[in-house]
Amino acid sequence: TQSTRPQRLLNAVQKNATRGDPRSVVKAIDDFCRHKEWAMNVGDEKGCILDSVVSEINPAAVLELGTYCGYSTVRIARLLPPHAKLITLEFNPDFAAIARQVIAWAGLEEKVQLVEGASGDWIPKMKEQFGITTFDLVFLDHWKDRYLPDTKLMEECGLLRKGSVLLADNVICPGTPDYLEYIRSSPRYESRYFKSHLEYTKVEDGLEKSVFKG
Ligand SMILES: O=C(NCCCCCn1ccnc1)c1cc(-c2ccc(F)cc2)cc(O)c1O
Ligand SMILES: [Mg+2]
Repeated sequence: TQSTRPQRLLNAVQKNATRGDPRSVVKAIDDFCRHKEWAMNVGDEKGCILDSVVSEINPAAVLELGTYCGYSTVRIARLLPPHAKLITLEFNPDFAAIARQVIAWAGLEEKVQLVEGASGDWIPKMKEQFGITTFDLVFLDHWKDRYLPDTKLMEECGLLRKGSVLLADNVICPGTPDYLEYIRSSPRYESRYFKSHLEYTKVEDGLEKSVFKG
């Protein structure tokens, strides 16, 4: 049977990265995607911007929408202080199965809770299911037409506090025009665009960082 791209990515991690060494897992995925097969990880260039935002916030509670193979999950979790928690939501069970193994290879299972299902169903259940009050950081990297509805849902469910940070991938490519319009015109957010490139390419893309004002 044919392997899938996520399976080939996992094989590259298990072949080239050291168990328990998140940095080597990140490098193995970037090398695979740059030299073997492109894949839709946030990548090394935007990943450095992600790292700086995580390090600046030093979050205790993080929500990631869109796990894929777990690349950004590992990038974020490796920087979290002890006892901090990252909840990552993945709709696609095949992606989730690979991501669990990538996260395990990095030795970060303790910090990460991978939840399979639709963000629209799970966001309203975050408080009761995971004992979350509010998220310090949300990384949006799932279906691009879900960024706006899920942001409104997080507001309505009281999951954002004064100072919560939303960091959105792909606001240029593939693009999230309705989200950008909303977040940049809303008086409840202070937004800033970090210009970069689509992972492993020269195409423009970027991250939008937005701070909720309460
Ligand atoms: O679609 C993307 N991500 C969502 C994947 C499915 C999420 C499923 N899910 C998880 C939770 N709830 C739902 C994505 C796409 C591209 C891209 C860019 C150029 C191109 F030519 C082709 C593709 C680049 C990214 O960086 C991306 O993130
Ligand atoms: Mg992305």
